Amino acid sequence: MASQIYSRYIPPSKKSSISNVCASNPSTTATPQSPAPTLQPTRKDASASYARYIPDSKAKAERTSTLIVPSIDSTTPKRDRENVGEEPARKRKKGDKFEEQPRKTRESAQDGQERADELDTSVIGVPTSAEAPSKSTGHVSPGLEASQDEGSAGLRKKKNKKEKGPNLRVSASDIQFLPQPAELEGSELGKWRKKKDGQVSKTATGQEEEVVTEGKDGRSRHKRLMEKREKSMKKTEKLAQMTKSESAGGEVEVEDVEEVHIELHNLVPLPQPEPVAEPPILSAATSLPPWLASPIRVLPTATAPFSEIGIDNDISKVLQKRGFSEAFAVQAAVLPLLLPGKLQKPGDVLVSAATGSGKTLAYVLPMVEDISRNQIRKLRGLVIMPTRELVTQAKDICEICASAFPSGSYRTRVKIGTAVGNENLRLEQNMLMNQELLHDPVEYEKLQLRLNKKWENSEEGSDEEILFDEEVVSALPDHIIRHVSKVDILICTPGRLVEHIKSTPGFTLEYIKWLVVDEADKLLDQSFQQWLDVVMAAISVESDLARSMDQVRKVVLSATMTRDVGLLNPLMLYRPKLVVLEGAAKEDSDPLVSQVHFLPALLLESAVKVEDENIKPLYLMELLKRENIISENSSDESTSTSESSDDESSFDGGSSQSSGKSAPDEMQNSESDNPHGVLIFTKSNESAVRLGRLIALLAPSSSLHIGILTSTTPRAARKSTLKSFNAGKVSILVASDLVSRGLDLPNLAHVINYDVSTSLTSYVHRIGRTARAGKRGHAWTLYTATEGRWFWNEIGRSEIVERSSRKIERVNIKADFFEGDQRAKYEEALEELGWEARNSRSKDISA
Ligand SMILES: Nc1ncnc2c1ncn2[C@@H]1O[C@H](COP(=O)(O)OP(=O)(O)OP(=O)(O)O)[C@@H](O)[C@H]1O
Repeated sequence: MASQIYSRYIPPSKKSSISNVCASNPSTTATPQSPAPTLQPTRKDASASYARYIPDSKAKAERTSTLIVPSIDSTTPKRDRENVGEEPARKRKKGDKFEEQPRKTRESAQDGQERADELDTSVIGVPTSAEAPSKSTGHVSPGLEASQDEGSAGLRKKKNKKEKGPNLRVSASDIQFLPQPAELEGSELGKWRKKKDGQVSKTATGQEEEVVTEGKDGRSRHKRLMEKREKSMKKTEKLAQMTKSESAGGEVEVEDVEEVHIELHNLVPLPQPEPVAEPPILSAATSLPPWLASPIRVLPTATAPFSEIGIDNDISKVLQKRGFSEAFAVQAAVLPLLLPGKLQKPGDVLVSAATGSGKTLAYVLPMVEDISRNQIRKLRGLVIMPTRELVTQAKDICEICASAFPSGSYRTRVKIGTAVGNENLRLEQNMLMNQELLHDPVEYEKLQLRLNKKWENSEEGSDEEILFDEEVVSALPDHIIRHVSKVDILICTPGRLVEHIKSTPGFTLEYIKWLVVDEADKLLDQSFQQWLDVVMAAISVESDLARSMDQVRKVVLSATMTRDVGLLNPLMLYRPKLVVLEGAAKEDSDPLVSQVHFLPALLLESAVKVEDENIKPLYLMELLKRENIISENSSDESTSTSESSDDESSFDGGSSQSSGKSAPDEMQNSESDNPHGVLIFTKSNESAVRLGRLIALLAPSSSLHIGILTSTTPRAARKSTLKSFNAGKVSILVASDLVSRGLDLPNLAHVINYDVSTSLTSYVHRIGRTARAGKRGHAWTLYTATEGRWFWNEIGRSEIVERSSRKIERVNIKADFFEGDQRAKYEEALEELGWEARNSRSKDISA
């Protein structure tokens, strides 16, 4: 292989020349047929790589550039060339090219001497010496020419090497062709030295002319020269052979040649840094703080009687009466951590538990118990949730618990307030804060002074601050107005809370002892007017930060709890503990089980492929029929256009209450504990409204039992719809993602993702509206061909979703299942829908 590589660098013509010269007879009569010497290059890799890097053209140019010794002069007569060594040199004439040669040769000799000084080998200066005789004769054999080429090239290479570094070695072939300067001293070089010493005469014109003292006879001079040269060549060859045998240098030669090529082309590999050992890959568990990496794990079966986990018997009884017969697993784990007690170490608690597992009671009960011990009313408990529906739900649980703790000599009945966006702020302020008139001349004086100063330097204080003080200073002399909280616990959405902190006089978080963040992953992920910064600043204001953080008990909850420490950091958690409710099937799960989303134990999941997207609503109708949510013959009933459009507003706001009609048979037992009804999720508010109307058109008998829940639905209508659903009067809820989190519909039988969830988290929360509190439930997803891959990869086969046992069931409904009649009715319904949309638009314009 190495020889192959080598052959890339030396064209065959040149190679044969080398072979000839390297052969035992270096004389000028050597023929191209002489056997080539054995070249055994061993350096494989480097040569291989460099061979690749040197473009042919460039390599050729490089090689050509080394041929500085002229080959046989084309001007030399053929006869001369054929009779080398036989025919005497013709007499040189003035002006002949040959006349220049002495000077050239002298210069070359000097140059050679300079090189000899530079280099440490015996070949130094030889190329010039070798040049002189060949030029002087004008005759040279091809073999000699090649050897001279090699010699010249060898010298340059060596010079290069010397310039570039100490790693200089001389190849045997180089040496072979280069006569020693000492040899030449007696021949041409000696002559030129003699000439230099004065043995030259000048012509009349002043031109330098050689005085050949011994040589009137040109023929004898030439003969002598050739003899000397031959002698010199033999000696050189001898020396080369000696060097070869001493160093077994064939291999070294090749290596040298290769190295020269490296330098010529500047393709020396760049020095590489020492490889740095890669640090071992840390598992996620080791990169998390210990409390996150090693959570308190709870099995769903670990339920317990309330009395066994530190709840008074009287309170347990009240809870039982309200349907809480025993503590769910998450409550059994969290309540002991949060209930006030002498042995209880303070510390914050994070809870990650499946949807519908009872997280709300787990924090409400200890908070209410703790706060109800205080005699003076102050805002001590703060619960933050993302939607007003959740606020209402949490308030209901709080009220149940508050009623459980009897007020007496050392207890007060805890008062709960709510604050949600879109409510009248003034009204809300009045509900939250009270004003008391106090006779306090000293404080009155101070306030007056402060207010006057602010007016004088009005640019220093904002109008808001002035207003604040005005509201504290009474119009009655020596009296001040004191703002006191009307509530002990405030349940609110983050945006409205910030509004109260900033603009409600006397509203303060200074006394907060409980801070609860429910649906934490959603709330912490969204800034909501930088609510967290504002709240944390308001909690720690005017008090020692460390003390405050220690004294405020923080509870953070979600079914899809974030493990992002960056998101949790602003909460300034104090001695946190993470409680994770595991899936029923997993007892030996991974330590990082807390990363996994556990689905409710009795939840069944199905997915229906929609083969023809154009008739997707028909797939939905088919599911509703199969699950007896609408009756088979519901579509036979006719509904007039005018009735339909009148109904729209009513079903949006909970039509069943006003309709007076009864629901279909399968909906009659809704007030029993049997799961019933369906919650259908769409991708937007508009889609929800349109789909609700379309269902009503396709199944007119169910039109009065359809409710819409979107962010654009008026709050009263939403409240009414939920009430109707719980009463069994509404059985079909069509919603946007607004209600995907936290909404508690205790007996909801089905969730249908009419539009596929946009994330796994959204999916977990959506389907978590069913199978709550240990009940059964069924979640369906309609997916189109384009959504299928994403759905199955991200949701169906997700590794961070823990299903109790089953996988998602595939349900096949062929597109041709839908008969012509069904399709025709569907077309009609679409037309009707279009007509209604146009009609309402024109009404809006005329209004
Ligand atoms: N100990 C209990 N016994 C009976 N029912 C309970 C108990 N605790 C809670 N529930 C009921 O379970 C249902 C779900 O509770 P809750 O809304 O607190 O769940 P969650 O874990 O907060 O769910 P999500 O994550 O969806 O908000 C509610 O209807 C609640 O009344």
